[in-house]
Amino acid sequence: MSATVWIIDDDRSIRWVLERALSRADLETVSFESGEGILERLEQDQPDAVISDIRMPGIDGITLLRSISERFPMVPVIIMTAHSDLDSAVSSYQTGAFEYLPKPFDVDEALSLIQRAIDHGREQRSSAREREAEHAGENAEIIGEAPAMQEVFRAIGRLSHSNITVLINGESGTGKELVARALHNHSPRSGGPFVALNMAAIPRDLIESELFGHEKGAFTGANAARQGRFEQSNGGTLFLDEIGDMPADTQTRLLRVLADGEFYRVGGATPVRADVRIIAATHQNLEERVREGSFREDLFHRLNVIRVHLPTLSERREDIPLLMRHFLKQAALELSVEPKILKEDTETYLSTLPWPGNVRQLENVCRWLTVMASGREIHVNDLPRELLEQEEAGSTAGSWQEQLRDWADRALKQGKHPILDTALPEFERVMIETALKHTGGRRRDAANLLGWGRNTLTRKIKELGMDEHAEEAPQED
Ligand SMILES: Nc1ncnc2c1ncn2[C@@H]1O[C@H](COP(=O)(O)OP(=O)(O)OP(=O)(O)O)[C@@H](O)[C@H]1O
Repeated sequence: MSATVWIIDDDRSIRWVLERALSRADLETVSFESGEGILERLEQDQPDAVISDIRMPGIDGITLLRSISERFPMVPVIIMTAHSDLDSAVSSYQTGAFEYLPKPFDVDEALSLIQRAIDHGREQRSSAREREAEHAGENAEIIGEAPAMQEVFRAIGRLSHSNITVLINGESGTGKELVARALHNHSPRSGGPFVALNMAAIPRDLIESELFGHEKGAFTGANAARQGRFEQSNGGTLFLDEIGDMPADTQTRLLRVLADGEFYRVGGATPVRADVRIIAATHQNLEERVREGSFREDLFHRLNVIRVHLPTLSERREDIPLLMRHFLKQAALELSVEPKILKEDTETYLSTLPWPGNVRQLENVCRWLTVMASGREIHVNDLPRELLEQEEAGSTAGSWQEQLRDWADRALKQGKHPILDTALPEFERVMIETALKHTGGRRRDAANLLGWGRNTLTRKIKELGMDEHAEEAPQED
């Protein structure tokens, strides 16, 4: 590809010499008698290099150079002058000139200098493009250097030529939807739609019509026919999140659809065909659900063709600093502010926390810090209280067993018995409240943290009379 050089000199003979030499070297030239209007032209079009005189009527070469290197740093500028004094050489370098060329010059020397400037500019532009591409990738891609994440990336790579069903396993907030999107984007169906549906987020009696659509008048409120998510994802991917929460009758229907490739809208009589790739995800242990009888075994096998497991954030602590930098940068962009920087001990402290809400929790903390931290640098003291308390809890004087012993001692001395009747419910209440705090009120996840089934937790909450506060907690997502 031919390069273009702009020549700026008030001396016609110099312009002529350079034009001839450059065109013999197959370079395009555009000549100017002065620096006037050059910046405006650069807005529209940029040459591969500029070679400019210093002393000219109107705007001088150094002033021009300064503006070019500020506003168009990718355009290399060579400065030439007949007055080859040290001052102008120094100031041209300081102002950002690529090279300094004293007049009179040897034409070949000038040519090779221009050639080098062109190559240098091209290199700079291409590495800037690479950096941009990397950055763009970062936004859409999944961050992770931990071995368990490398495993996930390898799976995405290996699956990129197939439309096979995938089951993603991982706790809430570990990035299941992000991975599902990546699987879709790197698949032969990337041109088709990606449709996500969370089983836990829709009321049970609406799941079927949400999935398969309905005909007009199929039920009260169905005022018009409506496409379901299956039809919407025709030619693309349907992401079924929290598949473990799918009601039994919907499981049966889904199984039939996967076998036949066709289905009926709710209240419909004509079969609808849809070519859909399924990616399912769950935080539950589906094998266990199958053993319990709450998940169909045949559907499980149909979905469990390829399994991708996402680690919890605490299983890949080495990624925490990377993720935090990424989220701080992202939050700063969203809020149009300068990105905050974590002090080293803040970063170390944050890397040791348990992060029960995984990457989502980390992302929210970074947003919070971007808004709330007063300075540019984030100190440990700037962290939200609940994150600081996690460490303090470990360092309070006396273990909880010792404190409990004291409490039991005091209660018995005061004649308060049977003491277990008071202590056991209190113990459970504290455990439940804390687990719920860790999951932002999500009971299913809290049950996991406690080591209970969800039903047990619901029963305990009722028994302990904690239900009246539950209304304020965020709904399951
Ligand atoms: N590895 C990662 N790199 C960058 N961002 C991530 C990564 N993992 C998760 N995130 C971000 O964290 C948030 C939560 O991720 P996502 O919604 O995919 O989790 P999930 O496992 O599907 O959660 P849930 O099961 O609760 O729906 C999203 O904003 C996502 O972009």
